[in-house]
Amino acid sequence: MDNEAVFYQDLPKVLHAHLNGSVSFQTIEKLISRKPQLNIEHSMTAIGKGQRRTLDECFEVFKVIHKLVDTEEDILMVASDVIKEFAADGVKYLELRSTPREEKDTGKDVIEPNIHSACKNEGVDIDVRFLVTVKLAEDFMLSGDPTVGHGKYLLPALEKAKNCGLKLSLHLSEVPSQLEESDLLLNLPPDRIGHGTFLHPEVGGSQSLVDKVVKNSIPLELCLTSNVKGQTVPCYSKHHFNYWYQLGHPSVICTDDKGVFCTDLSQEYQLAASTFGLSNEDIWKLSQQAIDCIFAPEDVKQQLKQKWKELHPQVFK
Ligand SMILES: CNc1ncnc2c1ncn2[C@@H]1O[C@H](COP(=O)(O)O)[C@@H](O)[C@H]1O
Ligand SMILES: [Zn+2]
Repeated sequence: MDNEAVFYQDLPKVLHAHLNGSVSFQTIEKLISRKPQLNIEHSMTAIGKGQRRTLDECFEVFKVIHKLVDTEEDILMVASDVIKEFAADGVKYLELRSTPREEKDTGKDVIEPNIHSACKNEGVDIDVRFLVTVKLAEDFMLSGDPTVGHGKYLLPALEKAKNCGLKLSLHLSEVPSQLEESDLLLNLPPDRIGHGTFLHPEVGGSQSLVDKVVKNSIPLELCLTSNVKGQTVPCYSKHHFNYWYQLGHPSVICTDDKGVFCTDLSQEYQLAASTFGLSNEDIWKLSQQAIDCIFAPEDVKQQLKQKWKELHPQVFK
């Protein structure tokens, strides 16, 4: 590895990611050999370098992965591999999200206790939390013709969740023309926003959406490669990272689906730096500020900040 790559690898990082979208080539290999009768090939589970898909096509890829990951044993292997891979990539705190599937015991109850013991036994230096993805929200966000009626239907459930003290991260404005829906949901307000690709006026959003995000200081989860490969953003230099970075708004660089999009968090930071001319110190600051955006309680944030302090001399050696 050259010095530049070592810097990004050593850089401590935090993020959110989707469990089944994060499955690596190696893990897919193991899953394929467990289920040869499915006739699934690698080309069906990942989007390689230079390749592009529509967002709908990306969702077809997830369906293929879901066929491969359909027992408790599969899920535990996948979760354990994914966590080790993130840890090896320098991720110190991970919010791994997954969608419980009705027919399968794939929920938080199954995964979380197992993973905590696995992390302890293997001595990996990473703190992992599970977020439950609410599928209803995704159907709503991604359906081609969302109406305000949908939003009204969804809002009470989200309000209730928030009132119970749950933290909410919403995929918002990931696709264009969702102004009304985004506006409605921003009133909650969510604790974090996934993507927010089409919030600002330059891309068909609006200043009032931006103002709401800024006023409530809602951090954005930004996923460069995911958006470029999923074609919601035309190229890296047009990614909305820059818009929000120039505003000084809190943003967290994330992978979204490191397996499907063939990336890792080091690479995403490196892409942000090379595309927008950020220095290593700028990148360090970004990774540090991300700590304030995580869903863990204050004491965990303080511990992570302490870790960053200790690691700084090593990373800038
Ligand atoms: C590309 N941008 C995206 N936008 C919206 N939802 C996404 C996503 N990437 C992944 N997911 C959601 O995560 C699931 C896979 O992991 P889990 O089975 O939950 O662990 C996908 O099926 C989709 O629902
Ligand atoms: Zn996501």
